[in-house]
Amino acid sequence: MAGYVLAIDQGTTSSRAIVFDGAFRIAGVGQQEFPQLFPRSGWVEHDPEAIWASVVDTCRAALAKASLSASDIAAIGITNQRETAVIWDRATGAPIHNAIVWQDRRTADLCRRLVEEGAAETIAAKTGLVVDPYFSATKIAWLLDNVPGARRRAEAGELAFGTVDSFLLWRLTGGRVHATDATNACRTMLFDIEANEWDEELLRLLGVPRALLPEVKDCAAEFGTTDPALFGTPIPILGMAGDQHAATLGQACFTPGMTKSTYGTGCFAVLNTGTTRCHSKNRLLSTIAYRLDGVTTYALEGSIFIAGAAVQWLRDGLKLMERAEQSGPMAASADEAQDVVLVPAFVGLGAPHWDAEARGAIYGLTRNSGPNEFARAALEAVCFQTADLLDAMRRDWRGEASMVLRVDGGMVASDWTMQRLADILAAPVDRPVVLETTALGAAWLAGHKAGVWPGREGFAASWHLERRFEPQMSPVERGRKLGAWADAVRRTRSTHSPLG
Ligand SMILES: Nc1ncnc2c1ncn2[C@@H]1O[C@H](COP(=O)(O)OP(=O)(O)O)[C@@H](O)[C@H]1O
Ligand SMILES: O=P(O)(O)OC[C@H](O)CO
Repeated sequence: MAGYVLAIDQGTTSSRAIVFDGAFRIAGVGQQEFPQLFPRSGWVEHDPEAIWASVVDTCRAALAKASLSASDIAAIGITNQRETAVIWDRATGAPIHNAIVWQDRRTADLCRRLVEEGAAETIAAKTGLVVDPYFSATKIAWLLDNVPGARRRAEAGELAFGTVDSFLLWRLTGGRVHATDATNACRTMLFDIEANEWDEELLRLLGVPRALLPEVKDCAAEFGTTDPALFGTPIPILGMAGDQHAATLGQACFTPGMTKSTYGTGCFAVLNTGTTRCHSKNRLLSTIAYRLDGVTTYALEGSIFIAGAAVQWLRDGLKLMERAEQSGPMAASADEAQDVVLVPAFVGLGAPHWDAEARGAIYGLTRNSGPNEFARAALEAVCFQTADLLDAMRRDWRGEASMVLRVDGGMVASDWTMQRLADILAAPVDRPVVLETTALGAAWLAGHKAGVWPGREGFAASWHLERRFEPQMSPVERGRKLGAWADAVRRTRSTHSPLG
């Protein structure tokens, strides 16, 4: 039997396809960036056709790099940037508009209205989410209200909504399957995470017709087979999970109390809270970690919108460096005497502040501040925000929690950043050998379902540490830095955030 598994990892800035062999080793990779569209201030869009083209190209490239053909692949697992909303025509498969990306803030007014009308409590109780433009529901409402004829066509059942996983599944199966998985569904703000179904009251509240929505399956399930025209032979699609959920699996955080944090465009910390939902009193999200064999495992999640994106801004916007990798060495050379603090609220602030209208700010500049101090400020901002999230998690979670944080994502290649993270958290930070944990998690879902990969225990035993970063900073220095950060955040908050 074919023992290889293909993971499609459709991220915010690039699409990756990775072939894993039976020993979870990477056999071939395809990667492609695609354009980020910023039509107005605070708006972020992707062209779904560019996403689709990049996925097909990278799958073919990964197969070619591994010198394999489709018949060698036992199954495909899909993982994706979450919340990003696509609506397409069921007859032609053509999107009716660009995808509205998770970072997009255009629906801040609608969110404020929902809060003013008193809907926040119901939404939190059912979905575990806070009211914020981040989630798909208000993006769907915007598309239905702003694309001519969309609402009428949606009500007539002519249109389909999906997060990116669902759109890709539709295309991969040649327009035969309209489905998603529980982890992606739970990020729409329309899904009841305890009843495990689309919620009629929320659909009415947001004006979303039921006919638009996909079927919701477990993360490991029969999602259909690929159209033979794509890769030669049809390949079964057996795994699906939003990228942060897939990373939680890929990091083998199967035990309640284990936490992973992923540092890509944004940063997302996820704490496994077991099969009973943990309600947050500290403005974290209560979300589905994964759903397997009909059993839901829950998580607390802290979501930060800008992590590596701040490094991209230094590189592409300010042109302070040519490559993201230069940021660590630059930070290491920064002047210790200068306390330059960057609050990268370029698209508002996520957890635990949820301030859609805050915008970025930099404090502590002097005539001596330069590119190195900016680089350090951008990298430290990620560490400070993680500290805020873990602090909120510790206050919410009463169960036992491991002090160690498992990390992954593009930014963790930076040793300087990981050391500073351990210093600011005053806790060890573990970097695994396989950094492609998001893709690995999606591959595990598919490979296990196909019967070619082991279950949780066998898979967890394959997790190997590459390097542990131990905290070295003095408590005084750490306290001083965290104090400067808290002060900077306070000064950056908008006075009229929907959630106050
Ligand atoms: N060595 C590095 N140091 C700091 N930041 C980095 C480094 N390498 C990559 N990054 C940042 O990580 C991000 C890419 O990570 P990735 O996990 O591929 O993101 P995504 O899945 O969101 O597209 C980019 O924003 C980039 O700026
Ligand atoms: O593309 P990433 O890795 O930044 O992840 C995006 C998240 O899923 C958004 O919620």
